[in-house]
Amino acid sequence: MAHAWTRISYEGFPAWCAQWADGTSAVVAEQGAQLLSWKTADGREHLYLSPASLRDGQAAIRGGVPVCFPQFNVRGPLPKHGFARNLRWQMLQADEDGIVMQLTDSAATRAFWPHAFDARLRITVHARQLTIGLDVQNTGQVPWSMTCALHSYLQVDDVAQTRLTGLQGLACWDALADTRFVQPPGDVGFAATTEPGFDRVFSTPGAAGKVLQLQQPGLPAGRRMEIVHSGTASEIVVWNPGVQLSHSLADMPDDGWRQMLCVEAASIDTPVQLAPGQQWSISQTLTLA
Ligand SMILES: O=P(O)(O)OC[C@H]1O[C@H](O)[C@H](O)[C@@H](O)[C@@H]1O
Repeated sequence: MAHAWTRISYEGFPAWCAQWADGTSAVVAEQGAQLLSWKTADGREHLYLSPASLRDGQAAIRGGVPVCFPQFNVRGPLPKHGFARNLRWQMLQADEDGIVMQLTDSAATRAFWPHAFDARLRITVHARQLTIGLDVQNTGQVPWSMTCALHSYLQVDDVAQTRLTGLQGLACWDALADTRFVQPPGDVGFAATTEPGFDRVFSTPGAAGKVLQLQQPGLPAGRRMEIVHSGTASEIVVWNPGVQLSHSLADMPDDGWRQMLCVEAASIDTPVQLAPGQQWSISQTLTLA
């Protein structure tokens, strides 16, 4: 049973926070409905949040789980990663299972994008497992399209020691080298991530959900994370800025790249088309093995 969700200031961010009897806790910022912290009963934090992140209530928060909507990256005319991460979401429901946050169209969203929508982010928390689900509905009279991502910053002790399994055989676009290839067998390591970083989009065609494993071999057993994306996530984006970009990002410490790896459930290569009234969902579930 969770203590009631309470509105707090978490490291300077207005946020909703809950702690469960076993010690599990979660913190969700009002801005962007951005999950900022998820701690399991052992006290371990599983999300990276940059201590240098801006806290002005508008600039993107560097860390946690930003919701990129209705545009991913700079693949369109909107601000980078859309506007959802810059705006305040309403708390719709909060109980012992989790919390639901809502963003609907307003003058602020229509300034960028003329469409009517209802976006709900549902964060469900269990012992050692958390699910983030984004439901988007077209509440207008005309069809529209979007791209989106759940841009999770997973906290790692040292990215150079971290390995990701489950990507083999997937078509991959390396955004830094602008090359395309099929990911070879074996897991992916990030020891070479120091430079120039790592920024790849993996295609996951088909309806089955994709299962990845994040491993930190230097850590005791039981620190393995399973990452499952819903079948609607047609891409997985894996990103780490590396040394140079980390230095140039004003909202990240110089060595911030070492403690994080973004593994993102995304739907970006083919925009999602929604007819009036139509709804679409994407989710990511993180489980501590
Ligand atoms: O700095 P941001 O706007 O938050 O974007 C951070 C990163 O997001 C994604 O992972 C993209 O693949 C990267 O190319 C981008 O640099």
